[in-house]
Amino acid sequence: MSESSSPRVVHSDPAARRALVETFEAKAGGSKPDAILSVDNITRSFGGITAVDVEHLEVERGIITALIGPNGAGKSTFFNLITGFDKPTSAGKGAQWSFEGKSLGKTSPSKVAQAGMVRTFQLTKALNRMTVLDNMMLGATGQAGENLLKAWIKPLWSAQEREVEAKAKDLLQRFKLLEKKDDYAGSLSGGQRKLLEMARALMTDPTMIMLDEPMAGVNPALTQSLLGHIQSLRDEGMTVLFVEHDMHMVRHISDWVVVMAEGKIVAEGTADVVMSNPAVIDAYLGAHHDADLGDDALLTDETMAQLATEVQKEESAHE
Ligand SMILES: Nc1ncnc2c1ncn2[C@@H]1O[C@H](COP(=O)(O)OP(=O)(O)OP(=O)(O)O)[C@@H](O)[C@H]1O
Repeated sequence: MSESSSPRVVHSDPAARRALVETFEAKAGGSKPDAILSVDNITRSFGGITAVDVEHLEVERGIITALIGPNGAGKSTFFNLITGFDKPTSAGKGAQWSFEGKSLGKTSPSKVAQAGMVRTFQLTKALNRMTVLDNMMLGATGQAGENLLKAWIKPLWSAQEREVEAKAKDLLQRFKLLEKKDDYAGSLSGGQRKLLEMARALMTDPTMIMLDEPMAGVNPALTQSLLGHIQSLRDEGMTVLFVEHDMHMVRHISDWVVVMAEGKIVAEGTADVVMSNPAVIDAYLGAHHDADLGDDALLTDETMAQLATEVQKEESAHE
């Protein structure tokens, strides 16, 4: 469970949120009025390739920040580094990052989760062979799932099992997965798996959730539901940082956008401003010429309403 005791800052009013982000420095590594995460001098090299080279980054509390960038920009490696799943090459040479003011530089992934920062994981083969409910129970340990044995023998398992199970069921209910609790995770649709990844991460009561491509493999009917869940986490006071390739979603849902290219943070700003920045367009077009920066009106209110109707229809068909 999260050890964090900081009060949540709720930014659920869109106009107030827009006014807030307008006070941010719209530049790479710009300072934020209430940064929950602050990162300095993190580099990670693989052989001769520098995958991550972040001088400074601040993530504001209580809003949705998107981390975007072309393939190979270093986004996943950066996620791994700050959540303790990988170690920076610059460890001991000036690398430092803190969450809620506490240094996380030498912290293991489960300690990072206990501090209140969790990341979602795509379901691995092992997790696919477990039921939906068991996946949730394992999520309570803050483990990625790779280290199953260690997770299973944690004392938490026996001592608090019933409480944990009740919480798992509440979350499954919220994400409309309760009926699937005894199904194998591997049997879920792409969108349901994304919901499970999110629900699983919430088992540790995080203050900040980091979503890795929440829309990958999700059909349009579930898109609206997923977006709604992410927005309601923010509206309840959670900080959301997500990596996503779908620029329509980035435009629709982000309060703030951070752009990475070749390991560095190259721009920050609101979605519209960032996506019309020539340096950002160059970074994308340099990587793929058919890059879709989501610059059309696909996600209009009308389209979203239509998707919501489709979801409702699908849900009533299942009931
Ligand atoms: N374990 C590894 N061993 C060697 N090179 C790696 C490793 N992990 C990442 N890289 C390299 O580091 C760079 C950044 O990769 P990373 O996966 O972090 O980028 P990304 O922005 O998440 O890309 P994508 O959007 O395609 O997922 C790439 O050049 C990649 O090939």
